[in-house]
Amino acid sequence: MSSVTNEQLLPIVSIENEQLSYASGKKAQPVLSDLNLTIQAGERIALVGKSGCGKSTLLRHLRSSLKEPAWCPQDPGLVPMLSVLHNIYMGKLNQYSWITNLFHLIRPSNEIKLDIQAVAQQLEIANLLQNSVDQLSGGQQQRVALGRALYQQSDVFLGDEPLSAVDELQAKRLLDHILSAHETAIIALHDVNLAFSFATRIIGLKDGQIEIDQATTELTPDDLMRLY
Ligand SMILES: Nc1ncnc2c1ncn2[C@@H]1O[C@H](COP(=O)(O)OP(=O)(O)OP(=O)(O)O)[C@@H](O)[C@H]1O
Repeated sequence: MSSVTNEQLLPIVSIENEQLSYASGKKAQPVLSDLNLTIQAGERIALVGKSGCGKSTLLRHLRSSLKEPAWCPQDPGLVPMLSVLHNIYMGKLNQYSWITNLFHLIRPSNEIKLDIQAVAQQLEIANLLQNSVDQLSGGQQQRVALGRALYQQSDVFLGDEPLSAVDELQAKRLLDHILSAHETAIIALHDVNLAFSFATRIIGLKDGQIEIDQATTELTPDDLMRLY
């Protein structure tokens, strides 16, 4: 067995008998209970289930458990007055001191501009780099948020409906870029067909529990209907 294969079997996160909650006033409200989950490096995981079942809650927990994963949240959380280039740069804010970031934002080097341009080209927004994001459509803003995550250059990608605002063909192209840039990807999706197109493992949530956790090859789209 090659060393690469051995690395791919390394667990990157393990959750044992945990309860995940959100804070409501002073009281924690449980969303997922008795959660047991191990994720290995190299896995492609689709997280599915009906609206409100806890996908974002689980992704947020994974984000806090992993070391600086690439993060593409459901709400893009862009800085509206700043340009696309500046918003994509935000993906690397954690990697530099505040003073270096300030300098980069005021006067980005050619290297930074070329790196961001390469990311933007993959996402089909290279022509928009100088536009402020409040002038963009929802699908364009979603691609900027995706660019910010890709620019992080992490091994692990966590996406919460990162392709919901783009058309089907573009979603497939963007998914290819996400997968080629990250060793491990965990993506919450409402589109079951898209989930089957990339995932090696499907995790389905229902009634505060993991209802399905199986290799994609053992499942059909019909099997997922019991989640909805
Ligand atoms: N801050 C909050 N205050 C109140 N309820 C919350 C809060 N955060 C989450 N919830 C509740 O927790 C449950 C899980 O929410 P979560 O956002 O994880 O679901 P989801 O599967 O990602 O939904 P969607 O597919 O609609 O994005 C829902 O019932 C939601 O109403």
